[in-house]
Amino acid sequence: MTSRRPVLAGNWKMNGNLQLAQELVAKFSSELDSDAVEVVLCPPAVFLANVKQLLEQNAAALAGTRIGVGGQNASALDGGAHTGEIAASMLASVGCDYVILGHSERRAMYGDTTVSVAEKFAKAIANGLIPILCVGESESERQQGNTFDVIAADLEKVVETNGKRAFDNAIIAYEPLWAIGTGNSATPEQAQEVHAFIRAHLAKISDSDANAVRILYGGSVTPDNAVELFAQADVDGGLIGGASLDADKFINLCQMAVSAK
Ligand SMILES: O=C(CO)COP(=O)(O)O
Repeated sequence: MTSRRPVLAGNWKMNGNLQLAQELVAKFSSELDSDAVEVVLCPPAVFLANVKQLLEQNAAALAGTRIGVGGQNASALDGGAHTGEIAASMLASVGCDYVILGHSERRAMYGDTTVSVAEKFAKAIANGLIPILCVGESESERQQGNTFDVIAADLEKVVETNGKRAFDNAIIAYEPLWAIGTGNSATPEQAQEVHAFIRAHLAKISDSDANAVRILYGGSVTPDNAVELFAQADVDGGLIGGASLDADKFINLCQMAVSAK
């Protein structure tokens, strides 16, 4: 059985400020003394360089932890006349190690598609970033029994576009759309069923070590439900929205991710 280091990624979405970053770094410095969890802070792009600098300024106090920064999106293009867009190379240049791709909010409101997300994935890995690929079904897709098909299509397009080793250094986040921001998390059993499918499907369609790929759960994760979710065999941590904006809750979730395994 491959051991997988859990990941706790905080997706601030269009929220937060530098004060939150300072609060998080102070908490991690004093309360997280383990490198058994990989922590990823994903603030709005305007704060990325500042958050990275804050982590570097507190490197001594953060020694023995694993904390990086990630973007919330990246362009499928390298640069040029694309107002408002941010290239993967730019994220890497300010010290990002990760980038969230294909979040359902970007698919719903900003035109991300299965094809464009696979192309963004290519730019991310070409620039040395670890993609956090978001997949998940809507309530109607689940009710119609299409959950696995919807997720399989995204995984297959990434492999078709990026090759059979695409997931060698990537993270997947299962985020059922009906659980995001609703307070209605998937049950541990629902999460485990889909995570196990993702892992099995990766083994079928790619040459990456499916047992080594971290698969995070996201969608209304809080300290009240995290222990059971993180204890699931194929749940390797979480992609956290609302709770990542509260330093106490977020560090609590990091500690739960460590103790769950
Ligand atoms: O979208 C999410 C993380 O990317 C989940 O958001 P919530 O944790 O607020 O449900």
